[in-house]
Amino acid sequence: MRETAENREKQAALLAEALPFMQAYENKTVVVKYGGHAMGNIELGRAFARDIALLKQSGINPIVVHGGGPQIGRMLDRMGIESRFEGGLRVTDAHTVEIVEMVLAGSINKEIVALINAEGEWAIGLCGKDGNMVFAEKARKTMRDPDSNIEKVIDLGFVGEPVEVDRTLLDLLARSEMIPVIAPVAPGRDGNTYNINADTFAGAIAGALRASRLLFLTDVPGVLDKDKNLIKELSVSEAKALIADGTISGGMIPKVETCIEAIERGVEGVVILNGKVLHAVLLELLTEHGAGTLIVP
Ligand SMILES: Nc1ncnc2c1ncn2[C@@H]1O[C@H](COP(=O)(O)OP(=O)(O)O)[C@@H](O)[C@H]1O
Ligand SMILES: CC(=O)N[C@@H](CCC(=O)OP(=O)(O)O)C(=O)O
Repeated sequence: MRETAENREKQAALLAEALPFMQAYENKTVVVKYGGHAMGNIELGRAFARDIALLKQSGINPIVVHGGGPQIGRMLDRMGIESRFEGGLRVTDAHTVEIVEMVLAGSINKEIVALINAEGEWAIGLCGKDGNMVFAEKARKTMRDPDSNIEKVIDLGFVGEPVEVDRTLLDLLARSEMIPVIAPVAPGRDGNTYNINADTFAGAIAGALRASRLLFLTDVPGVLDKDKNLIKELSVSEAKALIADGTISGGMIPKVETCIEAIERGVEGVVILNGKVLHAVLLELLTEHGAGTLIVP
């Protein structure tokens, strides 16, 4: 929100409405997945950082997991490397994984840390490697060949899936002034570095911590029905049916599948919402009406 008299008034009204909700979340963990598409411009970035700072100041334990798919794509473009995706995942060779780590754990991670710190907080930038937080294994994906109907293994290179999450460092930070900002890159026990889809990574962190809320900030208002209307609440079985009938497609499939897994692992509530709306996090968590699609068991 820009610093005008009108906006200051709006912010004060928002805070007054937020107070009872803040008390309900006190000491609870909220994992926020900040997608690359939601990182629209500096104004949105500042509003996001302000929301995260406000959660911490309210006694809530926010953890940011970020993506950066479009930003990786732009860097690969500059280097003359073409981006290729299979089932929504970036095919990642040895050279690409170096660039992925550089962009995610380097520039994007530090940009978000700096934005939160500019709000007077102590953010700390991490990836799965730090504090032995996450270990990954090479992702084993299969795809049915439409002609032969045979299930084929697709080699995505250094794409990983989180298989171990050690919460020691995150528990330590939760008791401190620090706000963790985590890039979805993790080592394997085989010594390789793996590129992990940021939604999957956020789901694994939220699941390991039994978070109260997992928020996915993306570039659409939430899950949309066939007529492009927002679905406010979706049960696990309804979500599976929408994937099966093709209403949910593309990047929304791994996102919704991650939501389902997170709920099955004990995350209390998962929401997909539009990160391009100013103060989306506060509006979702701290107002009566909420925003986006809430996935429920
Ligand atoms: N039913 C649906 N409702 C909303 N979005 C959908 C749906 N089906 C497919 N999508 C697509 O999923 C995209 C969000 O996934 P993705 O691009 O991976 O997001 P992010 O990069 O923010 O993680 C939307 O921009 C939209 O194009
Ligand atoms: C394996 C894989 O696809 N990794 C993603 C990691 C970043 C990501 O997920 O970013 P968004 O949330 O902005 O899409 C990638 O390389 O693009």
